[in-house]
Amino acid sequence: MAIVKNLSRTLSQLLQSPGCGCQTSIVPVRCIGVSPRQVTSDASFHSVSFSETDHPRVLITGGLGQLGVGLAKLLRKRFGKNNVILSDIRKPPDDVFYNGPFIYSDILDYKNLREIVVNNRITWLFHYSALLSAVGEANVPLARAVNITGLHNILDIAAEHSLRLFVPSTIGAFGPTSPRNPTPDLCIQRPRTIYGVSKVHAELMGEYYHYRYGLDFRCLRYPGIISADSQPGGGTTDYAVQIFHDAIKNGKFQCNLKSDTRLPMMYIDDCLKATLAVMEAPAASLSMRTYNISAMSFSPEELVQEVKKHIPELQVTYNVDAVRQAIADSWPMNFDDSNARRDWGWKHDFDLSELVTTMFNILGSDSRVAQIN
Ligand SMILES: NC(=O)c1ccc[n+]([C@@H]2O[C@H](COP(=O)([O-])OP(=O)(O)OC[C@H]3O[C@@H](n4cnc5c(N)ncnc54)[C@H](O)[C@@H]3O)[C@@H](O)[C@H]2O)c1
Ligand SMILES: C[C@@H](O)[C@H](N)C(=O)O
Repeated sequence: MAIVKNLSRTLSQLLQSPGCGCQTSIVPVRCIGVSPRQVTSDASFHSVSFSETDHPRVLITGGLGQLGVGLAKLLRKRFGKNNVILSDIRKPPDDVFYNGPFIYSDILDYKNLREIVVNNRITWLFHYSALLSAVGEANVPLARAVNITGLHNILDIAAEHSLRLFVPSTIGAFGPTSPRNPTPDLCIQRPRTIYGVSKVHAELMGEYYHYRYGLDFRCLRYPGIISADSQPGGGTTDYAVQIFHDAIKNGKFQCNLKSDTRLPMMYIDDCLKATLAVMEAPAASLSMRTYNISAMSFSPEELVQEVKKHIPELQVTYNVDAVRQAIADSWPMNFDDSNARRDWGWKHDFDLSELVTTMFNILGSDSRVAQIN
């Protein structure tokens, strides 16, 4: 009876303690092929992490998607080419393969992940592997495996090896019962996609590992991200990238969302800038571990008007995809990111008109004119 009382006292002290992330002494560690067990954190495998003056050694999972290559480029500028390893289960194109370290890594293979982290002395991990909202609905078992089981592998390895861990969340982590205009950091989160459910799970598990095991977990909820030189991987916000390619290629665009569907969006440079900033922020400045970030919010018709300033002859039709429309209708229209702005100085650079101008500058005005003529 005394043991039970002591145990429950310890547990309640643990649950009430403030979130400095350093008050507990156990980390979850797995034996390969066996379920997780607990060991003390002073076990000898616990290698010493980098000192503040060294560069971090970075691993990016799912790095060949829309965002990973750009992130690697930014981090390599900051920390040196060889300190940033891109990984994925896909074959890298030549320009990626010859521009810095690339390694095969399936996040569902726990042992392989652990080997990579150990052999490369990884200290920071950016976990980008995921199935996005639309492809997730098309293959729920795979989305559940990659987005949830894969995350569990990442969390355990990060905790075991004292990594600083970044996991992106999304506007998709909210649902129809969340306040939508604006959506604050803390409110009801009842998403209705497997993608959204897996991202709420990631936010909660990451925060739990932070408070329970001291894991340095950091998470940003990204809006829909728009980029010129990388293609989106099957999300609801993909139309906002496709419009530029179709406008340039043939002066026509068919939109799969209704013209007045308003969603938060962001240019990729702002997204990657925020990601590095939150990872470099002193722990003491983070009053939370999961933040909304915001830059702009627009509907297809507003984007079309802005694109038409560059291509007045653009013809737009609407052919609504029921799955994507239902998802978009349940997501935030505007994001409240005041906590990120206050805590670690988040500030976006690109509004809608700068975004559109930049996209056309990168995609090339010459090819646009040539194609339309
Ligand atoms: N792009 C956006 O608009 C956006 C918005 C919000 C959040 N996010 C989040 O940012 C992260 C990166 O997004 P993205 O747009 O680059 O995604 P993406 O779909 O373009 O790329 C995801 C990558 O994960 C890889 N992957 C799939 N299964 C894997 C596995 N078993 N092991 C290892 N890798 C695997 C894929 O090969 C792919 O290259 C994701 O977590 C996503 O949820 C993206
Ligand atoms: C918003 C985001 O998470 C992704 N671009 C999607 O639409 O699924």
